[in-house]
Amino acid sequence: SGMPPGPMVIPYVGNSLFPTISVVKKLRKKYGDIFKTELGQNKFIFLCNYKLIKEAMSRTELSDRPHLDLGFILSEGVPAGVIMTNGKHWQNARRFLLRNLRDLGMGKTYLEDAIQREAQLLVEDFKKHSGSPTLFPKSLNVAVLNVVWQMVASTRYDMDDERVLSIIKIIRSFETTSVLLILEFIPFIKKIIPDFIKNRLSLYTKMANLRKEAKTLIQDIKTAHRAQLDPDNPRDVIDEYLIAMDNKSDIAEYFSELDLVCVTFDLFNAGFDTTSNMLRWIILYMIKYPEVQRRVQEQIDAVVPRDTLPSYQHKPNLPLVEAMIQEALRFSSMVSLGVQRSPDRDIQVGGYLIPKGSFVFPATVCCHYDPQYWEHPDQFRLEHFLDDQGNFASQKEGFLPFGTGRRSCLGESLARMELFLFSSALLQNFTFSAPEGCEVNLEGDPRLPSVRLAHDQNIVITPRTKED
Ligand code: HEM
Repeated sequence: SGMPPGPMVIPYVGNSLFPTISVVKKLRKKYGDIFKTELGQNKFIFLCNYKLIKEAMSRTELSDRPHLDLGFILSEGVPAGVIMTNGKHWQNARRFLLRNLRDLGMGKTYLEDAIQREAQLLVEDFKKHSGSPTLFPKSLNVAVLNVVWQMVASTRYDMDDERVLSIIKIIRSFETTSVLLILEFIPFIKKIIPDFIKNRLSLYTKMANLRKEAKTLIQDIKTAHRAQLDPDNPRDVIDEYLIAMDNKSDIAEYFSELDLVCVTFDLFNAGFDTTSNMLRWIILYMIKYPEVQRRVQEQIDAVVPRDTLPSYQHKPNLPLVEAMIQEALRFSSMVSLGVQRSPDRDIQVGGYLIPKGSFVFPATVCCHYDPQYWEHPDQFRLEHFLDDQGNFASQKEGFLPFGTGRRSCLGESLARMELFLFSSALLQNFTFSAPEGCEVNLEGDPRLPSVRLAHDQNIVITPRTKED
């Protein structure tokens, strides 16, 4: 009683599968900005309005993530890492990472050189794919991976290094976990399905193999770091972690070799696919809206000499690039249903009871398309982020692509640096279009229904000449 409204519940089973974006949108129409569904005995609470999300997510009682065994797949159920841990364990990991990523240049100009080096190589590689229809070059992944990986492990890969493919495969295949969610949420189904069917589904075997692969990969890197560790000259996040652990500093209360594997994997997971996906969305939107592409390119040409890559020094004069990135973040609403939180006690939100342990979804996609905040929510318009004088207007109500509150995205400033430097370098050097007679596909990839990932598809990359 007192809980938000929602569809009727069948005891022990609930009333829904794991929510998809379209289901959430439909239920919002029926039940309003806050509603509840159930899966097994788990309560899912959806917040679909900017003010509700802002208010709820900034409350300390809502700082936890819900407990999910699948969230600790690498540590076999033991809480570890930063994304899914709670309490002191999470606080220490977050403080440690923020401090060290900032020291390593996150959000600062001296990281710019490293990102620009990757941008230069990205441009060179895109040239090789130009002319005829091509899938998104894999250098787009490699460039983004290299930025995070250099900070975490002082490693970078060549744009065509085949080993990167296996890293990408590992990260992507964790996405299959969504199939396992149903078994996790309704445990009695897990018990009654005979082993031979589970094996037939090969899900558990697949997960176990992937876990082994990911662990071996990161453990090898960790062992190499341990062997070369110079406590007076830490090179990266892994070195700093080992030093804090050896010195038994306060922040290292929960540090362990297993936790380091999970922290490293979390940074990979959160920091790589997100940013490379946003770059794919940006390319697709430029294809779909060629007049926007042209406007952005004209501004880049007016501000940046053609033989120089755009840098942060040019940023104040490139409001259209900034507005385009913001609008792509809004329009794609990539993390559409947010990353779930869970109250550590019963709380009231929007006049309703949210019971301890429930799964709270900040459905930011609803704010991003709310006509209360956006003049033309269904159109891709740079004006959503420009003021009347054409200046970039960054602070916007109704806009939460990186979440909000104590658990908001830890890598936002890194992601923003990458999006600016990579997308402006690409648009300075190339025009993107669809293969003749084709339209770009702007639907999200249906394999992951609660986030919106761009479909891989053929695009045409045309190098720009001085006259373009
Ligand atoms: C376009 C790129 C990105 C987007 C849209 C994005 C979005 C998000 C969102 C929505 C959350 C959940 C926030 C919440 O619960 O309120 C999150 C969490 C997180 N992000 Fe990002 N992110 C991006 C890039 C990155 C990068 C580059 C890194 C790392 C270097 C990163 C690291 C993290 C971590 C560690 C968390 C968990 C924070 C915590 O639980 O305390 N993200 N991100």
